[in-house]
Amino acid sequence: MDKIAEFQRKAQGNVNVIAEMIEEMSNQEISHLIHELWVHQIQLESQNDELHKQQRQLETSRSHFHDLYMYAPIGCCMFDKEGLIREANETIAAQLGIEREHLLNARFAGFLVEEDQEIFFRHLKAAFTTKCRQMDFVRLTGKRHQPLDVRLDSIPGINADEYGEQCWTAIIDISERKQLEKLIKERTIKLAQTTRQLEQAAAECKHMDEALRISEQQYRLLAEHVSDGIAMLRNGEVLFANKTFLALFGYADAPIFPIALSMLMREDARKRFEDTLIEIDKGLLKPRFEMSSMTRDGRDIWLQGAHRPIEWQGMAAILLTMRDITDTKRLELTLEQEKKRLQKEIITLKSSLKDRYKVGEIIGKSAVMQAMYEQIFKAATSDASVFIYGESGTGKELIARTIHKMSKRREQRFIPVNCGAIPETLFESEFFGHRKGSFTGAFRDKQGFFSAAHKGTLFLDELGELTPAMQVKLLRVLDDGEYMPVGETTLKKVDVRIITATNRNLDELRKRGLIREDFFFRIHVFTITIPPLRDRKDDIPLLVDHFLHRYRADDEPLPTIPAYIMEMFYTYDWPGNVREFQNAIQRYLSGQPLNFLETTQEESLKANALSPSKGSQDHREFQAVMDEFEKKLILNVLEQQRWNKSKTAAVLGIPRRTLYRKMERYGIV
Ligand SMILES: Nc1ncnc2c1ncn2[C@@H]1O[C@H](COP(=O)(O)OP(=O)(O)OP(=O)(O)O)[C@@H](O)[C@H]1O
Repeated sequence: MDKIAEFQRKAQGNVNVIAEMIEEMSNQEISHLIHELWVHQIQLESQNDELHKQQRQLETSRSHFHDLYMYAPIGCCMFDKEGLIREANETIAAQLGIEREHLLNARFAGFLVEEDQEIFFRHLKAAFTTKCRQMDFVRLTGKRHQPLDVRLDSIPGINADEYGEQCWTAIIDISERKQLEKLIKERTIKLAQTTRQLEQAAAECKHMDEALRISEQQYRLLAEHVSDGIAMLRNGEVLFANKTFLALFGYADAPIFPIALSMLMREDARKRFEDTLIEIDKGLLKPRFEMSSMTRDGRDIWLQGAHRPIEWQGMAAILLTMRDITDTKRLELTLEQEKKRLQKEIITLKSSLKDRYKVGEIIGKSAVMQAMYEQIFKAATSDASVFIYGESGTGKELIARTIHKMSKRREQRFIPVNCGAIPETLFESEFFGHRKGSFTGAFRDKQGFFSAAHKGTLFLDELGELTPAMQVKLLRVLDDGEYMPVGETTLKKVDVRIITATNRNLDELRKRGLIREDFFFRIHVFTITIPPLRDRKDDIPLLVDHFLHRYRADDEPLPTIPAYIMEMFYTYDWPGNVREFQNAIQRYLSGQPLNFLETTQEESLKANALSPSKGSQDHREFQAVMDEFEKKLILNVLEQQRWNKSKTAAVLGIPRRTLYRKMERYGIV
């Protein structure tokens, strides 16, 4: 082996030496050497193959690295000291948008935006002088003049080549990062702005919160310290109530709202309160009202309230303010009682006065009239139903009016109704009113007597003329204080005082079943009986004086009545009572004969009624002539019959109700 190695060495140095050596060798040694050489050749060939393989691998690797370099995602350039591009990969060429070949030996600064060229030169100089890695940011002019942000990352070359010293620079596209940075910057600015706005809003909120808190405190203070009770209610629930409101009902502690009314009020007070709320809901209660109630410990109280619809949290509610007026109310009641007492006292005093010759428009100073005045005063101080009995013409309506004028209802209306003139079929319409169209002939809404007399007095004259069916209907209203107008569906409440009158014997009618017992007792609470004129003839001078004053002509002195006529006044019976007396004075003053003593019924009919006045013969309409004729006839017969309407109706041959209607139509009173 040593020999072979030596041979090899010597063979490599000098082939001649080898040949000499071969000559000195034996055949065996030569064949051995040939074998050895052959083996060695094989070894060499094998080494050669290995070297080829390694070369190929190196080639492949170089190609990979070349591709990697060429197409790496980072641009790569090699610069010389002047800034010329000595090497460049495809990526930077693509970034700049030109062929790679055109890049080689070009000035890199020419691909930079003008302002950044200086940065590049400084960067390169620093890399070459410091021999350290350098990093800077510049902008490439980029494709289609779209500047591209890049980072230059340079490592100066250790060895110089044909171009002198060199510097390898990675050119990294940071445009996305820049954009991101820009975006982040913008976002940061926006965020900062939003943060500022939020801070501002938060500060405002805090401020508002503070203002709200103060305002809430103020309202709470106001609500708690105001002398009125305040509550907010909805559907029977108290949404809020201040201390004063709770205290009104005897509660000291504020509960947790909302709370049911039942929790705040005792059973009986709650019922009243709920009724009040229902009335408010229906719009029946005035904005200001008064109501009685009860505290938790059962003390009766009076409350004055005011209500207003409001909207709370998007829903309707009632705002209620209430104050305790128990003391004022008690005072009022005491005053009212005192007033009544004084009124009674006045009336008692008045009634104790002798020689009363006049009460209101009622004339008379006789003892019977004095007794009647007593009754009138009593009736005036009460609100009970009054029944007046008196013959025709004694002044029933006059007395009813006087009672009304002296009563507490004097400010309200007095509605006189002649029951005899109302046909049964129209009873309900007349008394209760009707709605337009509720029956044939109901052309418009009509107010009934009850509605007209609401809070005032309804005077029902000729009460005996009401049929039992009519009495039932009236009784229902008098008992319930409610009625239903014709054509309506809801009941109407009414508050009237009833004064009734008749010249017929009502007790007699009751016994005959023409007046219902219940109706009779309902209206017969307070009775006044008017004496006929024949029973109080000592009132005649007063009446003469009264009517002479009333009917004399304005510019004439007061006439006197001759003694003989006065004598006749005293002797005559006056079946038509004061009305007849009043007519007699009127006739006397107008120069007509006082024929009430002499003229017989037949003469009168002939003289007056049956012969219409000449004037009426003219060119007037037939109906007008007939009406005048009828009026005169009725008046004459009434006079003849001393205003006794039953007798008059009998003489004329017509029913009493018809006579009443005709009298009303012609204005005969
Ligand atoms: N005492 C009196 N003093 C003054 N005038 C009187 C008196 N009584 C009646 N009169 C007058 O007599 C007339 C008839 O009175 P009134 O209509 O009140 O009577 P009446 O009883 O209601 O009659 P009738 O029964 O017919 O309905 C009226 O003008 C009234 O003013």
